[in-house]
Amino acid sequence: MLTAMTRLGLSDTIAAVATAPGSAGVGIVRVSGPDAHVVAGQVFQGRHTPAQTEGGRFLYGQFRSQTGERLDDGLCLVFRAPHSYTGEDVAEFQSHGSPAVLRSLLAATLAAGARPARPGEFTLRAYLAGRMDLTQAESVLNLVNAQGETARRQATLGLSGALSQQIAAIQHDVTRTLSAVQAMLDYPEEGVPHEEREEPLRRAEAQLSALIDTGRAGQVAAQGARLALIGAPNAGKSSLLNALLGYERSIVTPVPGTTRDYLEASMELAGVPITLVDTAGLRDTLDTIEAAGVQHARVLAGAADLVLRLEDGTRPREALEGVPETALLVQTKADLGSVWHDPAAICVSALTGEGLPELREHLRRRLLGDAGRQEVWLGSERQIEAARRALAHLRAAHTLPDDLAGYELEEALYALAEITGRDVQEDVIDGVFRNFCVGK
Ligand SMILES: Nc1nc2c(c(=O)[nH]1)N(C=O)[C@@H](CNc1ccc(C(=O)N[C@@H](CCC(=O)O)C(=O)O)cc1)CN2
Ligand SMILES: Nc1nc2c(ncn2[C@@H]2O[C@H](COP(=O)(O)OP(=O)(O)OP(=O)(O)O)[C@@H](O)[C@H]2O)c(=O)[nH]1
Ligand SMILES: [Mg+2]
Repeated sequence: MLTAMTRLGLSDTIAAVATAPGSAGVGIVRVSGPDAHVVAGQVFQGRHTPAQTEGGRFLYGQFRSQTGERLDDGLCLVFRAPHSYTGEDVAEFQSHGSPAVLRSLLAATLAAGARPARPGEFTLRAYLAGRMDLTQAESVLNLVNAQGETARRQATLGLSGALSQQIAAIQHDVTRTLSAVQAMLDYPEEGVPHEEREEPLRRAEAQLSALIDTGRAGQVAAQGARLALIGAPNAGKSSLLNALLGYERSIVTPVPGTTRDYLEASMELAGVPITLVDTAGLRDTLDTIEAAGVQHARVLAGAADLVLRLEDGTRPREALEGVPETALLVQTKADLGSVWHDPAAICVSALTGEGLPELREHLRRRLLGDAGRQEVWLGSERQIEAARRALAHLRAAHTLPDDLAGYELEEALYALAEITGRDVQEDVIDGVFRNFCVGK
């Protein structure tokens, strides 16, 4: 039978390029495992060898291939177990950041006895060494992939262990409830006060439910959102797109039908990466090119995460076909006054900028909901699913007699433990680290 250690290859020394593909000022090859310093010593030549160097030091020298050819000059950082990212002996080569140099450095390192790291294997080792739990490992992944400020902030918070602490507080309340329930069963004559069971259970339910509500915001922050501007010709779509962007991306003229093809532009709103989509004004037209643009606009409205329905405040309202019910109504050209009023409309002027802060605030709420009230958010589909399961068990416990409630509380504790994942099944761990890139 294979031991977990050989199957996971923990006795192997692994190596990978840790920096992004492409040219950069500096590039890094990371080596981790029991032979990291010996392997590094075969590639790196300086005044001292990595194996003789204390942890936390760096050496300057030359990198050489197996045949002795000089590949580059650079730094070798030395970390000694357990004081490294993985908790193992680690050596890091910091070279000039050229793809060709990094390829040759990695090849030399593999020739010296390391094997290529699998995706996420450095972080997997950190997890197995007890240096982080699963929420922290998932935060590493989210941090590496973070495009916007909100996703970055949440990932940094998760990496610090804030989500684990929140889960621990919920686990504490569930455990207290479970003890009270068990005391009732063991010593029915003593009678545990009702509040002793009720209060922590209610608190755990409320906290877990609030945490689950942050899951969607977390996904929006990570994945970003597409925001389509839809409306009749001349409604002011291109003007509003330019005003939100802060520069003239789209052509604006007084001629209705100016925008014919759609156009996309990137920006950040509430710390979320947003793709703004400007579209052709919706109308029946005999112009073949414009008609194709109008058709596109309807498809884009259907595919967007959020639609702004723009209507000119200076003209009587007209029916618009193909705009989703959920679209946010925006009355445009507020600086010119308005001939119609709708309490649901957000009134803006692209010309003066009035109403734009209100519009941004509405968009923030649509994108992130109430999640801003919670300090930490859930950080993956896996966490959301386990939290939902835990909550369902807590709710069931609430309605059941003590002997059956105990079972539900235990199940809730298992589901919560899965989120932070100290003693979880292998398939859960595989599921987490499968999503990583090589080198992390
Ligand atoms: N060059 C480089 N930069 C990097 C990383 C890396 O591996 N290499 N990281 C990786 O992805 C991140 C930082 N993560 C790290 C976490 C812990 C340790 C570490 O050696 N910890 C020791 C020593 C602490 C100390 O000296 O105070 C420890 O915790 O015992 C290193 C990197 C981001 N920047
Ligand atoms: N005063 C004023 N004029 C505006 C405002 N927004 C747009 N306009 C004017 O309205 C006209 C049409 O604006 P666009 O932004 O091109 O309208 P559009 O919805 O993109 O039009 P199409 O591309 O033809 O569908 C232009 O003359 C703009 O200058 C506004 O907030 N105030
Ligand atoms: Mg336009």
